[in-house]
Amino acid sequence: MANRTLRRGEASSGGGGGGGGKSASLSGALSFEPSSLIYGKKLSESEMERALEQLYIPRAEDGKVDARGVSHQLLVPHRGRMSRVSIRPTKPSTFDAHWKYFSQATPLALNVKKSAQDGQDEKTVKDRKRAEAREVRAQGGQAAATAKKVGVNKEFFRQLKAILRILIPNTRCKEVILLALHTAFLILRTYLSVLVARLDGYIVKNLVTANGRGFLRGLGLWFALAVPSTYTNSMIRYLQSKLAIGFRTRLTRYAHDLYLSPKANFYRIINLDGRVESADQYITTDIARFCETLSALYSNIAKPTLDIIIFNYQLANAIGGRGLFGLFISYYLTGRILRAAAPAFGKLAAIEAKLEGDFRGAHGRLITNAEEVAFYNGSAIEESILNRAFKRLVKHVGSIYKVRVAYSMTEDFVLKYAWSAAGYGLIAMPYLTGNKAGSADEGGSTAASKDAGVAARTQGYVGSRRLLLSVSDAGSRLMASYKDLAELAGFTSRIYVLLQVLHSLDRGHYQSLPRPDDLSAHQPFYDLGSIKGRVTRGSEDVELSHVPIVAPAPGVERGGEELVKDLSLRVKPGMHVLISGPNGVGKTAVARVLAELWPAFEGEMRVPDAKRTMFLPQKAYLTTGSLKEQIIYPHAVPQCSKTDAELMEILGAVHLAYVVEREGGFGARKTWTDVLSGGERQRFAFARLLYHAPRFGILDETSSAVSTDVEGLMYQAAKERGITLITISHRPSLMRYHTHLLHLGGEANSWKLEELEGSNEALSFEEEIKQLKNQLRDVEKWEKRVEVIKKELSPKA
Ligand SMILES: Nc1ncnc2c1ncn2[C@@H]1O[C@H](COP(=O)(O)OP(=O)(O)OP(=O)(O)O)[C@@H](O)[C@H]1O
Repeated sequence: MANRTLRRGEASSGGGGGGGGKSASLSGALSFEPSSLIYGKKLSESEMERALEQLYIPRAEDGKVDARGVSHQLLVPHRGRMSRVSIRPTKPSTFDAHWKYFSQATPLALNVKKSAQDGQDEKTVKDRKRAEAREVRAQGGQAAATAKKVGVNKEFFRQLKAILRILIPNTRCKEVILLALHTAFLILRTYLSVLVARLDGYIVKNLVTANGRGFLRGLGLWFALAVPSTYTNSMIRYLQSKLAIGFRTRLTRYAHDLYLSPKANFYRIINLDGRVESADQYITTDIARFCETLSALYSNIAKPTLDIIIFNYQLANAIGGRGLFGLFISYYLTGRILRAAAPAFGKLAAIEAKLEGDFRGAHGRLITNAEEVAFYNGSAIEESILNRAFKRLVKHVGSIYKVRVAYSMTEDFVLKYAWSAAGYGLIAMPYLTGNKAGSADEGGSTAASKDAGVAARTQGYVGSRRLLLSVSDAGSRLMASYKDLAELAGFTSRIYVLLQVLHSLDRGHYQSLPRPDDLSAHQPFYDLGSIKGRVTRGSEDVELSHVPIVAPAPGVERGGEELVKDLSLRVKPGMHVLISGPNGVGKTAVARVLAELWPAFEGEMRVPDAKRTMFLPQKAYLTTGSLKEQIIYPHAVPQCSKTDAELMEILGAVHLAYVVEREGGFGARKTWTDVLSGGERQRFAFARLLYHAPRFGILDETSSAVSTDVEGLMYQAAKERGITLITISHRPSLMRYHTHLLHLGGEANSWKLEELEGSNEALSFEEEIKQLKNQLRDVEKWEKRVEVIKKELSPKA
């Protein structure tokens, strides 16, 4: 990832806020450079505001990459300057190559396979599959359901290996260099520790022999060692953090590339799959914690392992081969005891992450619906919902602390006290048994030689003692890292499930369930695992042929619910269709199928290329960014194909021209949901339709908050621009802008398509005038009748 600050000269003209200059068209966009306001210098607040107008610089045409694999350069504000960050999207071939690592059965499915291998009959396997799907639904996501199997086991290492392919894609990547540097500093620190241990012995020896010069020399060396030691420690921490952020960047980019792929996997994971709940928690928090734990674990395992090898080698000289053997026996026993005492840290970590996600999700829901909740005075109930989610989290965390008490006690006892006692014994042995130079029996007869003997023994003991303390410390860190490893298993399982689900959804593979045994043969069964409908892109018309409109139900045993039976419809350009019917009948569902958000379970669907159709959903969506970006969405400023004057004309057509002045120009950036009224938001959505002018516009109650007169003008403007309209609405007044009516909601999910007579606006107006005149003719008759009723009701005199 290249990240550099823009310098003078790299900038040329571009779309500033509210100016009249023409922004680059898509083909011209390749040479588009940011506004001349953006320099390497610090930007003032107003300059920054204008610079923020541009999100990125395209480097290749939509969806393509340049020779360096860069699709665009993001402009990122950083410390008052603008930085350019080259974005290299993950190649489709990389996803294809990784698919085999993520397509393998998850623990859930493994169980089903295993039972089949165990010789259980097909029915038992089906029943188990259904029971597991129920479990997933009840627990709110696969991560929770599979938490039981989470731990340091074969499955964990398989999952970790798959993720490591993303984190370290090749041997020349930045992370490998960081790892090498990190390892070099770890070795250096161990070497410095050995020097410190020796120096410790040397200082004490000089102290015991009252050698002042030697003592001062020792102290001087001590300070000389302090400088590289502290530098080494800081570098280890720095490189560990760099590694964590490097891993996080790779994993987040990879997840984003899958999550936000053109197949709208973010929609699929939320609506068409029950395995991952709160994907945002996975991507924002879990990935970060996974990367931090993983990079810390490398230091926590590599450093103590290295320490143990080197210190033991040093100690071998002091305590002999037998002593060393004794040490290894004590390591082995410690490992066994701690493993037996360790609770299921992985499972606990996975559940904690899920509960954190639930709590965050509850807050997210409140933010999204703040106005509605405030109107209903719903604070009290919302607070209960939030508190309940928080309480569940706190209770779980509290229980983790409790189980940790017993484990920490065992850990402390074994690693601090038992190890030290064993260490004293092992170090003392050569001295007590007289196998060591300077041991008690070898003392000479003179006072001087006795002193020298004591000094040598003290030096040897202090040096060994320090080495032993270092070994003990390294051992305890190594043992403690088992706990981190178990926690890493928890995060690994969550990240793996996320990537696995995203990979499978990207390939159109959904959760599958067997047909229920009690479903009669003529009843349809719509399982997401067996989608038989065919979809062709690139057609001139919108065409459905025997396609049932089905609300998918991921993980539900009886499959999706059929809303409309066997829909066949061909909409040619110029054929404007109004879709109507009662609430909940499946009108929006038709749009979802046409947009390929919901699958066509059967039949055949032919639709134009994505760029030639535009869907305006029921809820008018406003993006973050400038006023201009509200009109051109989902284009970004560099792709804007219209001048500001042309955009003004579009706003005029939807009666929004006044907004530009009111809000401070096209470059104004605000929280648009707060400043625009419901009707204005809908009109912005219509402006988007006019800006993009697609061949087909599919509008779902897009003008329900707009007055009928303006609504009429907007529809006329759309038709004048050659847009064929497929409108979902309850408003009969809209009939006059359509040539056909598709009525949903007949018996047995049937539908009816009829041609609307006199459907052109002029004829329709005449018809309305005729009807009104007929009604006016009866006014006199009704007035007479009112008089009669009044008389009858008046009290008799
Ligand atoms: N995300 C979803 N997942 C599964 N089923 C859904 C989903 N959204 C809606 N449904 C189901 O599909 C049915 C039809 O919904 P749809 O939104 O198409 O209704 P509609 O006819 O547009 O209604 P309205 O006039 O109220 O907007 C709903 O009754 C509901 O049972």
